[in-house]
Amino acid sequence: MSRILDATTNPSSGVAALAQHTLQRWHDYYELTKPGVVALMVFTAVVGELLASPGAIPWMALTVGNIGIALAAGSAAAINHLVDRRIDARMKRTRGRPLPTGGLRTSHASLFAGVLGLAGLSLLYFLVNPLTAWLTFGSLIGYAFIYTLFLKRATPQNIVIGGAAGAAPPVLGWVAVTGSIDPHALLLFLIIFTWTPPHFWALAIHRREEYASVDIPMLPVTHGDRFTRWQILFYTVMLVGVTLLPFATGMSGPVYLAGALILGGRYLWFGYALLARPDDQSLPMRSFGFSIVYLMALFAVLLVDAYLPVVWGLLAG
Ligand code: HEM
Ligand SMILES: CC(C)=CCC/C(C)=C/CC/C(C)=C/COP(=O)(O)OP(=O)(O)O
Repeated sequence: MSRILDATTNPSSGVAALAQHTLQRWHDYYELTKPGVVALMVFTAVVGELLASPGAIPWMALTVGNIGIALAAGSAAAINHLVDRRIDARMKRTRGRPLPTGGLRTSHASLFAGVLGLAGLSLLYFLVNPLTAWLTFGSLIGYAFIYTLFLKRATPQNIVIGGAAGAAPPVLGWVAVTGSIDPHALLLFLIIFTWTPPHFWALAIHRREEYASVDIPMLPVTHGDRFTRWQILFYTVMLVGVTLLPFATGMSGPVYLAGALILGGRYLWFGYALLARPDDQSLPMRSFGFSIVYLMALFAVLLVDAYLPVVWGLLAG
């Protein structure tokens, strides 16, 4: 009320308030797309694209392909916000999101998700190739509907199965370049698929009470803290094994192997420490934070390993 009075007596403050309101709405729409998560996904897609085409730069996949993948993933994230808005409103971590706060209306968020999804899939279908569009559509449905609407509420294996959608981007990137599914791309899928449980369960341990309070059967809620820590270690050991496959199959070289072993060693330490130090309250979220650094660095090392010979070649003239 005071803002309205202020605006009528002082027009310049009215303009400032309007500008601030508009900026806040833009920010709310941006938040709806889970930009941090989508950024890392697009990075894994970029790595898939560059590994699919050593030597030549796949411009179409790198530009239009990634815009399409990002728009579709952002749409899936917005649908996740819509479906989850009631439980999000009841959890401390998520109650400040644009739908629970009333910053955005559900009708506007639905329209936004629809436009984003349609734009992303159309770009992929018409300008990249139909297979990339169909696989991206499958990932969107997998995360936004199969995971969010059904699995998340049904089983503690929710994120293990649902992780397949989030693991898809390097395959999408690869297919955007070649038009077909390469076994090497499936190795990249397998890495993210195996990484997802230790990534998420570390956070779920920290947020166990919140998930319990809204009846979401995350593993620490249904099987307890200690069992979840064992599962994290189990998946981390599998992850380190899986990350050796690019070297074992000749897809990547010794630079990658060294990087994968160093990063894997550190991640294994977190897995061990989570079991050895159950009373350390900060450890689960530190492990969660490291999981993100780990995946980013692992994919960066894949790229460095593949492109070092090209760079050496250029330098050597
Ligand atoms: C079913 C699979 C997954 C689940 C359940 C999951 C869960 C989560 C949760 C709950 C957060 C915290 C979000 C927040 O509080 O804002 C998060 C953050 C994050 N996740 Fe995942 N995640 C999954 C897959 C992935 C994948 C596949 C990637 C990337 C390839 C990824 C990358 C990230 C990043 C970068 C963040 C930090 C985002 C930020 O701080 O803005 N996640 N994840
Ligand atoms: C087309 C394509 C590549 C789709 C990928 C979809 C996508 C954005 C997956 C993200 C995975 C993720 C952040 C799950 C957390 O959801 P949650 O509901 O368990 O977590 P929350 O409580 O933080 O919302």
